[in-house]
Amino acid sequence: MLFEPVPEGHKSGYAALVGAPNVGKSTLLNRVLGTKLSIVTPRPSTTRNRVLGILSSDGSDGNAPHQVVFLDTPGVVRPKYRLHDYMMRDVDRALRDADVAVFLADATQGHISHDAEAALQKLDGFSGHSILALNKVDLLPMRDDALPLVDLYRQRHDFEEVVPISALNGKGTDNLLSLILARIPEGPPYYPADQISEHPERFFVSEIVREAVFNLFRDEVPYSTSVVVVQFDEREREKDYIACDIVVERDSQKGILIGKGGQALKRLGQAARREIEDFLGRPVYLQLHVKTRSDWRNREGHLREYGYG
Ligand SMILES: Nc1nc2c(ncn2[C@@H]2O[C@H](COP(=O)(O)OP(=O)(O)OP(=O)(O)O)[C@@H](O)[C@H]2O)c(=O)[nH]1
Repeated sequence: MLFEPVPEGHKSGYAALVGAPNVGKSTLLNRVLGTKLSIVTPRPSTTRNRVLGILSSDGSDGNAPHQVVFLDTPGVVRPKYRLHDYMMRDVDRALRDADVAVFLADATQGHISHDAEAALQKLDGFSGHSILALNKVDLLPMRDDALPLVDLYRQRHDFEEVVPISALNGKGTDNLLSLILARIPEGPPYYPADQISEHPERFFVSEIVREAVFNLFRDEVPYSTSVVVVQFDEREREKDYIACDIVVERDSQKGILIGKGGQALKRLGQAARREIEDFLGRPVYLQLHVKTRSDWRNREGHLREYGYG
């Protein structure tokens, strides 16, 4: 791999985004990178894998030249399925790599939730720097409304900094970046400056289909769904051909995903294809196939096959 000469004072390090489900970790990753990398839905526990996003700057943003590798992590939950164990291992792995933990909390909650407490426990053994990012402040009638919550968090963990942000509209995120940069060491970049992630396109394609399932289906269906790209052919004169298996746990869920006369699956395919084409910047032919794998969320073999663990 060829790198440009390292500019004087270049900083590089890892920042893990951790917290309870639905607090805005993926929204923040997308915001700081200025592109949609991690899927976002209004439902909790959307993110299932550690998603790596790379922010590189030559210093023209006013900060020292830097490369921050952000690690978006699944929201911390008390595991109910073996899938959750794998998700929580990804949180631990991210914290092992991180120079800085950015702990996201929902500013609109008046207390530390059960899941937030579980997330704080992950920080207990963390020896790096920790910053509390109080997110969703755009929803607060008055900024001071969050002060009692900040006190609760500060009593629970020795955060070095507290920063109010809105990952949605970008408020406070420059400040957060400066606080992260102040805590990462000088060093050469880990990745070429134009690289934004290290996951293959296949990963993002499966995530986009999964996001579409979250957007179009309710209740347990999205949580029981996994998506596997089984074929991805880049073609010269035709559209790329992508085939995905959508795996669910019960035949009843398969029926819901397919819908009457295949209508639901058709809608899902159309929505996902548009997003995939946006992401890849080229037209694709998307083929979806639904299959049932009973209790896959608890089965080691299936979990490995679907890319967890
Ligand atoms: N109003 C407001 N909504 C936000 C903000 N940040 C995130 N959200 C919304 O909160 C919801 C959850 O956001 P995500 O980014 O998916 O949260 P997450 O922490 O990655 O969620 P998990 O995958 O469950 O861990 C989405 O509907 C977002 O649009 C914010 O700053 N303000």
